[in-house]
Amino acid sequence: MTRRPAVTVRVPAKVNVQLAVGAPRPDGFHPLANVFLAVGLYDEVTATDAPELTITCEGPRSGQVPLDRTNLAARAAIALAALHGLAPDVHLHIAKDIPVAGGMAGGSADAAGALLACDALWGTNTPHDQLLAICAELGSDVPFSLVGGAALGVGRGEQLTPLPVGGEFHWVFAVADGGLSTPAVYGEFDRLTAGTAVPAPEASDALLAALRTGDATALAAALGNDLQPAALSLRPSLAATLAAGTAAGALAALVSGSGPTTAYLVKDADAAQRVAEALRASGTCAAARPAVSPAAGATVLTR
Ligand SMILES: C[C@](O)(CO)[C@H](O)COP(=O)(O)OP(=O)(O)OC[C@H]1O[C@@H](n2ccc(N)nc2=O)[C@H](O)[C@@H]1O
Ligand SMILES: Nc1ncnc2c1ncn2[C@@H]1O[C@H](COP(=O)(O)OP(=O)(O)OP(=O)(O)O)[C@@H](O)[C@H]1O
Repeated sequence: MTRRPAVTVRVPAKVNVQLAVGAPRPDGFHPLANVFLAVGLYDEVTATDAPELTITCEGPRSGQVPLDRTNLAARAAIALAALHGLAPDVHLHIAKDIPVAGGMAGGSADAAGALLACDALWGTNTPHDQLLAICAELGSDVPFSLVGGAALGVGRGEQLTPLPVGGEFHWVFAVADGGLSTPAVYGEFDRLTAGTAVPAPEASDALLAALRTGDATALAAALGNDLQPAALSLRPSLAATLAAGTAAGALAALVSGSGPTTAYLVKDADAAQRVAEALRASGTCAAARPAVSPAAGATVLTR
C-alpha cells in the first residue's frame, strides 16, 4: 500500500462564558446552559499511517496524558474506524499546549482533532453530522471542540447552537499547579447545593447580547460559572489568583469550566500583557497565557 501523507489538525481550547448548571438527571449528568467560547490556545494532533494504534504526546505536563486506548484521541480514532469497518491502525501524535485537566477541554480538543485527522488520512469523508454524533458519544465538550467559535450547549452540553460573535475578546488564562477532576467538581456542586432548589439552567440574554455586539465590558458584567464555588471549595488557593487578576485591572475574573485554570477578560492586547505579567509576579499561578477569542474549531493544517 502506498503510504499516505500525515495529517495535522489544530484544535482550540474553550472557556465557558456562562455555565448554568441544573440538578443532576437520573443518569448523573447535569443539565446545562453552557455558553462556550473557543480561545486561541491550541493542541495539534497528527495522524500517520501505522501498523497499529499508538500515541505519543509532547508539551507541558504531557506525562499526565494516558498513552493507551483510554486517551480520548485514541477513542475517537477507534469510533471512526468502527463506523467505516476499518482497523484503527494509526499513530497519533499530540502536541499539547492546552493545560492538562485544566477545565479548558484539552482532552476533548484532542478527540475532535484525532477524528478530523483520521477522517482526512483515511479518506472516509464522514458527513459533519456523523462526526458530531461521534463527538457527543466521546464527551459532553467534544462537539464544541470540533465546531469552535461560540455556541450554546444544552442537554449535558453536547447539543449545540452556534452563536454570533461581534468582535474579538482578549483574555488571560492563569494555569494552576495540578489539575481538577471534572466529576469531582460536579460532585462538589451537588454537595454544596444539596437541600436547595437548583433552578433549571437558562442562558442569559445580557450575555448573548454582549457576545453578539462584541462588547467586552458588557460581557464582563454577565460572565457566570455555577461550578466556580465547587472549584474554589476543592481548591481554595484559586481565590488568591482571581483576586490578583482583578487587582491587576482585569474587567472580570472567573474559573474556566471545572477549573483549576482561571480566566481574566481584559480590554485589549496591551491589558492582556499587563495582567499576565502581574499574575506571574503574584506567585499565585504556574503560568499566565494571553489568548484571543473567538477561535476557529478543529482545522486541518496544510503544510
Ligand atoms: C465542565 C465542562 O467542561 C463545561 O464545558 C463540561 O461540562 C465537562 O465536559 P466533559 O469533560 O466533556 O465531560 P464528560 O466527559 O461528558 O463527563 C465527565 C463527567 O463529568 C460530569 N458531567 C459532565 C457533563 C455534565 N453536563 N454533567 C456532569 O455531571 C459527570 O460526572 C461525567 O461523568
Ligand atoms: N488526549 C488527552 N489529553 C488530556 N487528558 C486526557 C486525554 N485523554 C484522556 N485524558 C484524561 O482526561 C483527564 C482530563 O483531562 P483534560 O485535559 O481533558 O481536562 P479538562 O480540560 O479539565 O476537561 P474539560 O474541560 O472537558 O472538563 C486527564 O487527567 C487524563 O487522565
